[in-house]
Amino acid sequence: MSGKPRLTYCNGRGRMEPVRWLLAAAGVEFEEIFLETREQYEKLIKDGVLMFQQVPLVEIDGMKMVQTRAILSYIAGKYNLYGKDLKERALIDMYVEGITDLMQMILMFPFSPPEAKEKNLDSIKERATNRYFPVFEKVLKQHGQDFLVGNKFSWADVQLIEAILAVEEKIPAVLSGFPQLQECGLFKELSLSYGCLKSSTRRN
Ligand SMILES: N[C@@H](CCC(=O)N[C@@H](CS)C(=O)NCC(=O)O)C(=O)O
Repeated sequence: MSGKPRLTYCNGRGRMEPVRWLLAAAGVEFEEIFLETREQYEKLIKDGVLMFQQVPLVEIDGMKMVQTRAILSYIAGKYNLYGKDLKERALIDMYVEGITDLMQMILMFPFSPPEAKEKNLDSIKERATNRYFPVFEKVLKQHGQDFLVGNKFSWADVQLIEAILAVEEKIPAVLSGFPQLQECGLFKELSLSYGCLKSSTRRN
C-alpha cells in the first residue's frame, strides 16, 4: 500500500463525496477503489472488512474505517480542521450536522420517482433558502470573517461549500439572496483543492 488513504465506494458521489472533499481540502492525496459488482462488495463482507456490512470504507493509518461521520471526524481532527477547543468543535459539529441534513435531501433526490422530482426539488430549494443558508449567511455577516468558526478554515467550511455547489447545480440562482455566501473566502481557500475534485464533483 502507498500510504495514501484508500477509499472504497461505488463510482458516485453519495456518502463518500464529503470524505473526498475533506481530504482534498486538507491537501491529502488518496486512492479510490470503485465497487462495480455485487461480488466485490460481498467479498469485502466475507473478508470481515466492513464492520456493519456497509460502505463507505476508508483505509487510513492502519484502520479500516466505516461510518461516514466517524471517518470525517477523524480526518478533520488529524488535519487540524476541527477547531481549537471543545466549544469550536461543538459549533463545527452543529454546522456540519445541519448541512448534512440538507445534503441528505440531495443524496436521495436521484431516487425520486419521476412524478415526485419537481416537488422534491422545490423542497430542497425551500429548505436551502429558508432554513440552512440563512444560518451561514448570518454567521458570516455577524462576525465579518471569511470562515465560519474561529476565523480559520475548518471542516464546517468544506461541508458548506460542497452543499452550496450541490444545490446550485440543481437550482442555479439559489444564492441570489445570499451575498455573504457568494463572496466569502471559503471559495478562495478551496480553489486549489477544487481542481482535484472536479472529476468527482461531476459524478451523480
Ligand atoms: N451510517 C452509515 C450508512 C452507510 C450506508 O447506508 N451505506 C450504503 C451505501 S451508501 C450501504 O452500504 N448499503 C448497504 C446496506 O446497508 O446493506 C454511514 O454513514 O456510513
